[in-house]
Amino acid sequence: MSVLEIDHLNKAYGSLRALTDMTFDVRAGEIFGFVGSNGAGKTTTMRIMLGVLAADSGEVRWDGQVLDLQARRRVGYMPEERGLYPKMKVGAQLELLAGLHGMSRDDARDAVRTWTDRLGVGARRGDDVEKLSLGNQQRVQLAAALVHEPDVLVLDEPFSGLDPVAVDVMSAVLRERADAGVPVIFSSHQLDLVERLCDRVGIVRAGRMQALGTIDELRSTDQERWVLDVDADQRTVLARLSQVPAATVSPGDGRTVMVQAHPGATDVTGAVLRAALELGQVRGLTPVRPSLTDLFRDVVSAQEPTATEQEVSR
Ligand SMILES: Nc1ncnc2c1ncn2[C@@H]1O[C@H](COP(=O)(O)OP(=O)(O)OP(=O)(O)O)[C@@H](O)[C@H]1O
Repeated sequence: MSVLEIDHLNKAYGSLRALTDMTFDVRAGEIFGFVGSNGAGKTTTMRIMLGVLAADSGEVRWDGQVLDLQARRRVGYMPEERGLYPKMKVGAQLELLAGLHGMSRDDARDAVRTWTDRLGVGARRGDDVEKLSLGNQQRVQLAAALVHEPDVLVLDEPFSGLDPVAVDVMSAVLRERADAGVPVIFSSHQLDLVERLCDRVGIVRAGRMQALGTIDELRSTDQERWVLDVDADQRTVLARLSQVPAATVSPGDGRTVMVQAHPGATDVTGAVLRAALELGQVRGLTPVRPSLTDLFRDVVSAQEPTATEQEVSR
């Protein structure tokens, strides 16, 4: 089966190590969500995948072959910096791009009509790009990535700035392309969307892949979590529970408190329960599975990279 392999990519910008052994794959028919905080290395990875940027070492392979210039024509790419000519008409620009990817004039015209209609900007084909709102320009940018019927889709933050209807249209298009056997990778900070849409997710921190798997796999961590409901003031509960060793507490909904055991810690439940009972009647201590946002916070926010961690050793 076709697979896009990102194999031990390393990249430094001067003394900043932007990528360290970045490794993962995107399989035919799946949507892969690429997430990480600002500056984690997602755009750098995607630019290297497209050959817009050279890696210091490592490879990108498609079907087992190093992705060369020819193969890259079969990739649909939506760059973060967007790349449309503001003073050119939407339709003419998309036809030009389709032609650059090897499509005949007639095929290009048909494909442009199909995709602009599908993405809700059919009525704007005759307008200069700069006359469109940012969200509509983004729809056109997605059409540019799709118009040549690519074998692979690489999209850098395709959902940012879209209204909910456009998000639904874009989501449906990505699912449809994946179902047609196209590997789809996109970066996003909208984790609820990633959780809903993606078959697998990679969480990047400081240029390294930190967690990789299906949402289910990632959620089955060894770090237990509970919602604690005690008949007491939330602030009092937080203050008391924060003294329990090997537990991290945070506010939940209403008067509840979220409790998370540190990795490998034992009998945290017992200690939490004892502390809670000192404060009032315990109405519940319910185990919960983490959301992607919880996992992201664990992996990324809880441990911001230090300057030395991302410095190239000399
Ligand atoms: N051309 C460049 N020159 C120097 N440093 C760069 C360059 N491009 C990116 N960087 C640095 O490399 C690191 C990775 O940046 P990158 O844009 O890949 O992150 P990102 O995960 O896409 O972030 P965001 O979510 O903010 O778009 C950052 O520290 C960034 O400042």
